[in-house]
Amino acid sequence: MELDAMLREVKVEDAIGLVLAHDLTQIIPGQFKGRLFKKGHVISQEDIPALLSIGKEHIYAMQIAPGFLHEDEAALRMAQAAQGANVELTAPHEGKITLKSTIHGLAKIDKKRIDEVNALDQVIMSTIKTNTVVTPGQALMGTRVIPLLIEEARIDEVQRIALEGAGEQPSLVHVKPFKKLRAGIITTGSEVFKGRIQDKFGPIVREKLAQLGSEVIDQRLAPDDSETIVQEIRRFLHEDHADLILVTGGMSVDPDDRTPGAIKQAGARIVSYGTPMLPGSMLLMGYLGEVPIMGLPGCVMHDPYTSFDVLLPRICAGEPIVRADITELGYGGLYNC
Ligand SMILES: Nc1nc2c(c(=O)[nH]1)N[C@H]1C(S)=C(S)[C@@H](COP(=O)(O)OP(=O)(O)OC[C@H]3O[C@@H](n4cnc5c(N)ncnc54)[C@H](O)[C@@H]3O)O[C@H]1N2
Ligand code: MOO
Repeated sequence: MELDAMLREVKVEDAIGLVLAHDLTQIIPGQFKGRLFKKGHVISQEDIPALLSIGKEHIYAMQIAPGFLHEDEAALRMAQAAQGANVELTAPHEGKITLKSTIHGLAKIDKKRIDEVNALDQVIMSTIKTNTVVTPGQALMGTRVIPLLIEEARIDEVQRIALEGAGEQPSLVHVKPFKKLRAGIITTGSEVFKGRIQDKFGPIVREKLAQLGSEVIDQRLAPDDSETIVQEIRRFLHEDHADLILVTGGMSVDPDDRTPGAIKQAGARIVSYGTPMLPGSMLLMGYLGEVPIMGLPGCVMHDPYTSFDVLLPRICAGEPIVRADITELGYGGLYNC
């Protein structure tokens, strides 16, 4: 049905619950001239005196034909269909609803299903990128329909997509809280060990962990000697029961770069040595049993955003890192080189 066919002239007293088809302007000479009610407003009992006071005894209302929804109602249904754990909704404003995080955590956005929704005509879900670190109140998604009234069947379709695979896969938008990990840092490099230069890795890595709600249980120095690095890895693993082990420095190709070899020698399963992201290409990601272990290259000290900053929030949210997570860092992963 065309929108015009849904226009109806009604007495204001009979207009409660109907949708205003046009803006209504109020003019109080010398004081105010502007919009009193906006097109699309749903008229309520309290609006009647104001309408009468501006001389409106009749208005054009849009009658919502069976099978159609007002934009606010449509947005609400879409927002509720997308809403997952730790997500709250704003009230509709000009037909749009925003989904916001209620916690500090890792935003999880299901790109595949969001793309399916956006492939439907005249409904939109606009999101931030998945795996973004968010704070309470931060917007995750804005959703609305394009026309003022929309066929309900379209919104049913959105709800169907959102429910697809429900049970196995979580909602279109949810936020994972961070776990409080106890991390051990091993800082390699004879120049630091022997006190020739002052360590710059420790404060930076501590700060990044603190930002995500985790803590450093200890930072231990090791010279460029594989045996010592392996011993320190084992000490954090077996004596301190660290949840995460970070080995800094010695990640490239010089003869004194012992870190990747020592991590392997300690028995780690290597997910990847090397990531297709610049900076952060020399990073190593591995696991000792369930415990993640990373080799952090020099750039983590001086580049504010490296592959470490992409992977650490996911590790802190308790997600295992697999080979595909590393592979996909390449596309869009050139920041600085
Ligand atoms: N021939 C190649 N050289 C380099 C490559 C490469 O592929 N081939 N990659 C470059 C990239 S990318 C990076 S990142 C760095 C990786 O460096 P390393 O992790 O091996 O770091 P180091 O060689 O141990 O140290 C580099 C630099 O930083 C100083 N350093 C190390 N640890 C500390 C610390 N805890 N506090 C302060 N300063 C530290 C160290 O003294 C060196 O000056 O390699 C590139 N080179
Ligand atoms: O690994 Mo380097 O970490 O790309 O700057």
